[in-house]
Amino acid sequence: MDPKSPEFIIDQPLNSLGFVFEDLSATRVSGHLTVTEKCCQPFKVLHGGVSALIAEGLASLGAAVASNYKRVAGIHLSIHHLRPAALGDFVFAESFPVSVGKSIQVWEVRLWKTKKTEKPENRKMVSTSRVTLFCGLPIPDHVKGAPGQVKNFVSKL
Ligand SMILES: CC(C)(COP(=O)(O)OP(=O)(O)OC[C@H]1O[C@@H](n2cnc3c(N)ncnc32)[C@H](O)[C@@H]1OP(=O)(O)O)[C@@H](O)C(=O)NCCC(=O)NCCSC(=O)c1cc(O)c2ccccc2c1O
Repeated sequence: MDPKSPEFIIDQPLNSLGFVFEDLSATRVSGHLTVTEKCCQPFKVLHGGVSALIAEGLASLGAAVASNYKRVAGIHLSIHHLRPAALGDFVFAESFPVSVGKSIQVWEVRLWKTKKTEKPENRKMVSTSRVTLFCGLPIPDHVKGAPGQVKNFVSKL
């Protein structure tokens, strides 16, 4: 982990679990994670809170871009854990907007799993989430640089 890297700055909790962003735009956000001990609950499957963390992170970044880098804040998240993802599984995450309004956005986030050796087409859905975000909040002085950091991250992907 490099504390100066854009990945670390943009979402420290996701970065610390090894999440890697692939795409980030107003219409699609994606990335992946290998399930390690750090991400697991006691039965060695992906912790449900980690799935929710991924959902919140992807939806928030997508909504920030879709609102032209205004400040957004998640106000509701619902998640269905459909299948467990086991230690060592490769988890792919993708997110897309369901609705982009001036003040409210709704994003869908899906997590899929494959075994390390399996082809991507054999993926199975692990969870599906809906995230509702409020957009266009005022930006406090001490975080004035945050929209620029998001822009910088988008340009580097
Ligand atoms: C809950 C389900 C098992 C229900 O399955 P359902 O009946 O809806 O559907 P299927 O029968 O078709 O199965 C779907 C899918 O589930 C897996 N599965 C089914 N049965 C079993 C089983 N007996 N053992 C293991 N896995 C089973 C299997 O992968 C099936 O997929 P196929 O590909 O074979 O079709 C199921 O919905 C499910 O397992 N959901 C995921 C639940 C989950 O992973 N939740 C998040 C993690 S839980 C958590 O976060 C957590 C945190 C903590 O801190 C804890 C602390 C202490 C204790 C527990 C903690 C904890 O659980």
